[in-house]
Amino acid sequence: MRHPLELYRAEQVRELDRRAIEGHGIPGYELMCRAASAAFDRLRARWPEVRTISVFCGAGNNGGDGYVLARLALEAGFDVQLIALKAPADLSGDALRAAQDWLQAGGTVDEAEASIHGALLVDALLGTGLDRAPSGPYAELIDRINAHPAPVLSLDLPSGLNADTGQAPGACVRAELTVTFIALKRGLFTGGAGAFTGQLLLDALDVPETLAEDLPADARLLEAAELARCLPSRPCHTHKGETGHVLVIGGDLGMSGAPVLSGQAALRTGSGLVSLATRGATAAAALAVQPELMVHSVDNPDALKARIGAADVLALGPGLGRSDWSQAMWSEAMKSARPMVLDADGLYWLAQRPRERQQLIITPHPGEAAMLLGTTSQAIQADRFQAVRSLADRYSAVAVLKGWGSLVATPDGQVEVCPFGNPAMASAGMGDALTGIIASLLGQGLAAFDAARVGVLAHALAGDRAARGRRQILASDLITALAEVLPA
Ligand SMILES: NC(=O)C1=CN([C@@H]2O[C@H](COP(=O)(O)OP(=O)(O)OC[C@H]3O[C@@H](n4cnc5c(N)ncnc54)[C@H](O)[C@@H]3O)[C@@H](O)[C@H]2O)[C@@H](O)CC1
Ligand SMILES: [K+]
Repeated sequence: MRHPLELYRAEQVRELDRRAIEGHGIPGYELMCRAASAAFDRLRARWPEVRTISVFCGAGNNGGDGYVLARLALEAGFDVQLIALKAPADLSGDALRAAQDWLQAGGTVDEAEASIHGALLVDALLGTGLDRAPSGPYAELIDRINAHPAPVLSLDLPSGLNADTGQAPGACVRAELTVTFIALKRGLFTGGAGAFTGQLLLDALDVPETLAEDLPADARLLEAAELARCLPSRPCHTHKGETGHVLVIGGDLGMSGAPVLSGQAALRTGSGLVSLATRGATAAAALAVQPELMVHSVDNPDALKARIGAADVLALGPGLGRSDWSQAMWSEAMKSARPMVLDADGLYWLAQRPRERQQLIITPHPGEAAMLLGTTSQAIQADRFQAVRSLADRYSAVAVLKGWGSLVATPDGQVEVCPFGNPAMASAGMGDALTGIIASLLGQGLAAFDAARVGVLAHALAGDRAARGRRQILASDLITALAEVLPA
C-alpha cells in the first residue's frame, strides 16, 4: 500500500487506523498488539543483552502499546517495571484492556515518582495524540527519562514531539531508537525531530495494501536513487554549449566569495559554461580563485543585460548586498524571462518588492523565509510544512526551505523532504553552493521542481560524503564531494 517514502499527518494516520479497524475488521486491540510485538522484536534485536526494562505509559493508546509491550516482555521472562501516569482503572478503550491484561499476567504498576531501575527505558507516554506541551508530571517524567543513563526506545514517536510539525513544544524524550507504526509521520523528518528520534524504523503492522487508496500522502521523502533517475547519462558527443550557461549575479563590495562558490558548485554539477556578473572591484579577485569561471565586471544595468542575453539560467543573490548597485542589478535581472534561482539578498529585495515571474526557485533559510512571509523564524520553524507551502503559494515559485530536513514545495502544494545532510554543514557558503547546484540543474534542462529537489538531494549527499567523521566541513569541501555523488 503506502510507498515507504510517503509521509502522512497524524490525522491521516488516524484515518488509516480507522480504515484498518472498520473497513478490514482488524480490531484496534489487535493493531495495538501488533505494534507492541513489532517494537519488542526490535528491542530484542537491538539490545540482546537487556533483561530488565522500565516501561513508561501515558493515558492514551500510546500508553496501551506500552502495557502490551510490558506484558510480552514479562511473558518472555524479562524483569519489567511499569510506571504509569494514570491509574489503569482510569484508562478507556483498548488502553484499558491492555492494562487489564498486564495486571492479569501478574504485572504491577508503579507511580510516576518511583525510582527507575531498567537497563533500557521504553517510552510510551505520548504518541500522535499530543495536543499541547507536556507539563506537570509528564514534563517531570520526560526530564527524568532524559537524565537517566539507560538508552530509550520510543513507541511511535518520541513523547513530546509533534507528529505533524517535527517540533517539540516543551519537554521531549531523546530516544536512541524509535519504532513508528502504520505509516511514516511527516514530522519525524524535519524541524527539531532529528535530535529526538535517534534511529527510526517503520512497522506497517501488516495492514492491507489497499488502506491508503484515495488518501494522498501529505509529503514525500527524497531518496538517493532520484539522482540517477533525474540526471540521465550524457551522450558521448556532448559539448560545453549543450549543458547550460549559468550566470551568477552578485558579489557586492567585500562579498566576492559567495558568487564564486555558487559558480564553482555549478561547474561541479555539470554546467559547461559558468559566468559571474559582479562588481568591478571584486572581479579580479573572483577570477584568481577559479580560472574556469568567466568573470565580468558589471557596473550598470545595461552591462548586466548583455550578460543575461548570453546566459540560459540566472542565479541571483549570492553576496548581492543591499546597496544601490545591488538594487539596480536585481531589478534588471528580474525583468528577464530566464529560469532563475533567487537566494540571499536576492530574497531581501523580493521581500521589499514582491513580484511574480515564471520559472522561479527561491531558496530561503528560516530567517529569510520569515522575512518573505512577514513573520519570525520561530514561527517558520514551528510548522515548516505550512511555511514552505505558503512561500511557494505567495511567490508562485518552487520554494526550498533550508535547515535540517530541507523541504521543497510547488505552488500547488506538493512537498518533498530531504532526509540527508548533517550538522558539519553548518558553515558559511553552504547556501551559495546549493544555489549554484540548482541553477546548474536548471541549465541542464531539469524542470524547476526537479532541479530544486534533486539539487537539495545532491547538496545533502555531498555534505554527508564530505563530512564522514568530521565535526565541520567547508562549502568548498562539499563542492569537491559533488564529483563523488553525482552520476557520471
Ligand atoms: N488503533 C489505533 O488507533 C492504534 C494506535 N496506536 C497508538 O496510539 C497512539 C495514539 O493514541 P491516542 O490517540 O490515544 O493518543 P496518545 O496516546 O498519543 O495520547 C492521548 C492522550 O494524551 C493526552 N495528552 C495529549 N497531549 C498531552 C500532553 N502534552 N500532556 C499530557 N497529556 C497529553 C490526551 O488528552 C489523551 O488523553 C499512537 O501514537 C500509537 O502509539 C497503535 O497502537 C496502533 C493502533
Ligand atoms: K511515545
